[in-house]
Amino acid sequence: MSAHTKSVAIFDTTLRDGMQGLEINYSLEDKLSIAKKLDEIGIDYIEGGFPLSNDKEAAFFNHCKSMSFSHAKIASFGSTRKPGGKAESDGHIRALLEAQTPVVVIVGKTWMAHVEKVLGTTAKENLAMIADSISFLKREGREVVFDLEHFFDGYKDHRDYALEVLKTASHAGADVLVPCDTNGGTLPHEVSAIYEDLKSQSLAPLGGHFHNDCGTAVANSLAAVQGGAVHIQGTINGWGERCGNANLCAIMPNLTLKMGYHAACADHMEKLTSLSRFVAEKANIIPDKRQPYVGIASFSHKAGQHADVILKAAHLMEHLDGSLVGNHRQVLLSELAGKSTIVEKMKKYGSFEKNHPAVETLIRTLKDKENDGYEYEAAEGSFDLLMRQALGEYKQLIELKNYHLESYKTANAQSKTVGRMFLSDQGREVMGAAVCIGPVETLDGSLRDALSPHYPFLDGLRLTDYRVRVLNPESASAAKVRVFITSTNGDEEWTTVGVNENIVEASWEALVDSYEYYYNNHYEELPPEAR
Ligand SMILES: CC(=O)SCCNC(=O)CCNC(=O)[C@H](O)C(C)(C)COP(=O)(O)OP(=O)(O)OC[C@H]1O[C@@H](n2cnc3c(N)ncnc32)[C@H](O)[C@@H]1OP(=O)(O)O
Ligand SMILES: CC(=O)C(=O)O
Repeated sequence: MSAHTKSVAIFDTTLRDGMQGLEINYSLEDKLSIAKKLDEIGIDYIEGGFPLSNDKEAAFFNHCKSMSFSHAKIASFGSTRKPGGKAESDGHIRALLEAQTPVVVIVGKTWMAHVEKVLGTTAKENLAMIADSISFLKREGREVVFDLEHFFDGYKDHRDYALEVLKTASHAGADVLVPCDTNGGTLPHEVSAIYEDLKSQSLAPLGGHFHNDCGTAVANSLAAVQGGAVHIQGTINGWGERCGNANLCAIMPNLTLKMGYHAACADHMEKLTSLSRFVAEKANIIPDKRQPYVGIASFSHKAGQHADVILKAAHLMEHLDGSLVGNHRQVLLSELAGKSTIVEKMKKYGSFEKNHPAVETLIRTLKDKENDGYEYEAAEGSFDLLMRQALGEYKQLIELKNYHLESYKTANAQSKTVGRMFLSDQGREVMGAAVCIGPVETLDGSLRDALSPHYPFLDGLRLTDYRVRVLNPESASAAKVRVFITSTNGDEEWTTVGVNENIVEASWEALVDSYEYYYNNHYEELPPEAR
């Protein structure tokens, strides 16, 4: 890592450009709660929205007036004045003033083709629009961020005009000039070359705003910073217009933990993973497991040889300690595991060498069962029982003698399933019965009916998820299925697995594992009569 004394301001546009993303819509309350979280992690600027656009956007700024932010400055966003008009009476500029934010962002055209075809005005009038808008807002006491829309395309098409736009904005008093890669088509080597060229110009400080249409928004942002940018814009999780914006969840740790730049967020990087998931929850989007730094896969190791390195020297297998960004390491169980993975999982029961007989048994069992269709990566509850069996520490709760299910339906009525079950419990025969809608619910009901009088803890357990996957669909109705059941006691959650050609039997297996997992792991806490 090279040490810099250089600072970079992190400018978050999750609540403005982020809202321009497909299927992203934050309510006013969401926006306010996200803004608070962005402040807590040390984001320097929070672009809250486009106040002219709609009432919700304007309301955000009204609410912000009575909120306190410990570090971040709130920024409102709008365009330069319209061609031929005056800044002081322009709707965009008035809306920015009414937002009463200390910082305002105005976007202006840099690409001549846009000036002519989109604004329908002249190169000269566009420069006047930019100069008037910035100087008016500066006279009104605002910190002004000037976003140069389509800067990179404009530069490639007509360098002199793009430079003229930069100089005009700089002379008008903009505090920072932000070249924007609006259509996301620029590559890192182009960013580097263009920022190198800009170094010889006498300008206000430069920033950078990149979109991810070539998958290079983060790389472009880092290239811009290396090329002299002192302000970088992006969104949490990289969500934004089209393919998204530069992802701050990668930019912030790259700059502060790897490249040695100063930023206020550097002191709070351990909050990054939870911020990413908080925003995902507000966006109602399932977090991307494979997202760098913050995804649950980022520090998850599956290959046996990799798990072996983790056991011996974890830092040789990971580019960074995941806890620095609030993430954590996992070693995944699978057919690709080796004995190191088993040793890692068995740490719960003590320290074992790879040549311990239980380790040998478990690696064989794991591979055989995975070959048979079981999957333990997401069902560690069932694997826990296999470990206990291999160590001779397993306590059986459920010994089936038989179950009987019968589904019936009469015209126009809901179908029902009647179930009856006989179990052997410490030499006694116990019977349970239930009538529910589906067979799995009926199995569960019958099992609880039989055992709850003797094991009241069963009443405190709930099934929270039931998932079925057909393993060989080509076998049609004779296909094998894998069932996952997730259960909870209110505090912890665990998942178990069953596999069979019969979905009821696969469910039974996962159900039995679910109750036995709890029984084995809480045995010592149970009253003597429930053991
Ligand atoms: C690159 C970016 O991400 S910029 C941010 C873009 N974000 C958004 O557009 C989201 C919010 N936008 C909105 O709510 C609406 O588009 C509004 C309220 C801003 C404008 O709505 P309307 O007045 O109906 O205009 P419409 O959206 O159809 O067209 C955009 C107008 O802005 C003008 N415009 C575009 N860029 C600029 C600029 N830099 N300076 C001045 N005017 C501009 C266009 O020329 C067009 O004007 P015209 O109607 O006179 O031709
Ligand atoms: C300003 C902006 O969002 C862009 O040019 O992409």
